[in-house]
Amino acid sequence: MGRDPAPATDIKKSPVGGTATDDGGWPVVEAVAASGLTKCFGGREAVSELTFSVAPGRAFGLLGPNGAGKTTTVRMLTGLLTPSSGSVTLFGEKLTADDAHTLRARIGVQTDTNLYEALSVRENLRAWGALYGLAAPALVRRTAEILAVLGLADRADSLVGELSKGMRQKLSVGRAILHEPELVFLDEPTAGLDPEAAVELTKYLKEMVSGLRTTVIICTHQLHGLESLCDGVGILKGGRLVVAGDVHRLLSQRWPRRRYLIAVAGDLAVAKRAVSAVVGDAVHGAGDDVLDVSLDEEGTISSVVEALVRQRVPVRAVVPQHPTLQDLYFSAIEDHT
Ligand SMILES: Nc1ncnc2c1ncn2[C@@H]1O[C@H](COP(=O)(O)OP(=O)(O)OP(=O)(O)O)[C@@H](O)[C@H]1O
Repeated sequence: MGRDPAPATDIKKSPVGGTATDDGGWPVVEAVAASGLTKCFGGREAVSELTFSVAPGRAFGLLGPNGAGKTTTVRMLTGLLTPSSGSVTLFGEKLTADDAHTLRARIGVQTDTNLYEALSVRENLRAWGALYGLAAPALVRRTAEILAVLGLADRADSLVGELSKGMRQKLSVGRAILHEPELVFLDEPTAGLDPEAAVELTKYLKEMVSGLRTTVIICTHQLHGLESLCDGVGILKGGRLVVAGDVHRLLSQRWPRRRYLIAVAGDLAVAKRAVSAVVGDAVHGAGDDVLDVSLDEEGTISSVVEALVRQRVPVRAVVPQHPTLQDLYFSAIEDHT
C-alpha cells in the first residue's frame, strides 16, 4: 500500500455517536456523520431520522433485511441522493450538492454500473484511475496491486464484457479502492466472490483500515465473521436504526453473562449438582454429557472446574460460547418485529 501509514497517535474512537478524542483529548473530526437523515419516496419514508457517526479509520457495517434502507442511506451519504430532511457531514464538512464533486475525490463508492464493457480489466482500472487524478507511476502501481489483491491478474487483458459475475464484482470493488480514498462505501463486496477471494479482500480491507486509517462503510448480508472487520455496526429495520454502536460493547450489553459448555465424563446428575453448588440454577444439561453454564464473571469458571474435579467428575472440555454479530443481528431484528 502506497499511502503514508497512520500516524502513531492513538485515536480514541467513537464508532457511533459521542465525540471521539485523540491522545491529547482533542475532538477528532468524524469521517461520516448523519443527523436526522430521512428520505421519502412518494410520501413513504424509506429512511427515517438516522443519526450516527463513524470515526476516521474505522470499519462500520450497515446491516438490515432487504428493503431496510441501506442503499438509500449510502446514496444520501455519498451525495447521490438528496435527503428529504436531515444532513450529512463528511470529514467535518456539510455535504451539499456543490461539495459532492470535491468530496467524491476523497471517497470511493462501489457500484456495479459504469464498467466499460468494451475495455479490458486493466484498461478499466487505468481509465478510472485517470479520472480520479492518479498520475502515471501511482496509476501503474495501484493497477498492479488491485489486480493482485483481487486475483484478477490473469484476466487483466480480458474484456469486461467477457467476465463472470464474480469477476465483475471484484472489478467494481477494485475501482472503489483504486485511488486509496480516505473513505470507502462498499455494497456487498464479498457477495458472489469465491471463498479465497472473499478472505483475501477482507484481509486487504482490514489492512486499509489499520494501516492507512481508511474509513470503510460496508453494507452486507454476509454476517459470518464480519466482526473481524467491523468494529462499529448499525442495524436498520424498516428505515430506522434499531441498534448502533461498538460491536463488542453491544454484545456485552446484550449478553452480560458468560456462557460455557462443559463436556464431562461420568454421571451428569452428579456433575450438575457439583456445578450448581457454585453457580446456583445457572446450569443445565445440554445433552447426555454436556453442561451449559452461565456466569457473571469470567473468573468463576475455574471454581466450576474445581468443583467438578473435587467430585471426581472428569472434565473433557470447557468451551466458551461467544455471542456473534449474527446473534446480535437476529436478536435486534426480533426485538423490533
Ligand atoms: N427510487 C425509489 N423509488 C421508490 N422507492 C424506493 C426507491 N429506492 C428505494 N426505494 C424503497 O426504499 C426502501 C429501502 O430500499 P433500499 O434499496 O434502500 O433497501 P436496502 O436495505 O438497500 O435493501 P437490499 O438489502 O434489498 O438491497 C424499499 O422499500 C424500496 O422499495
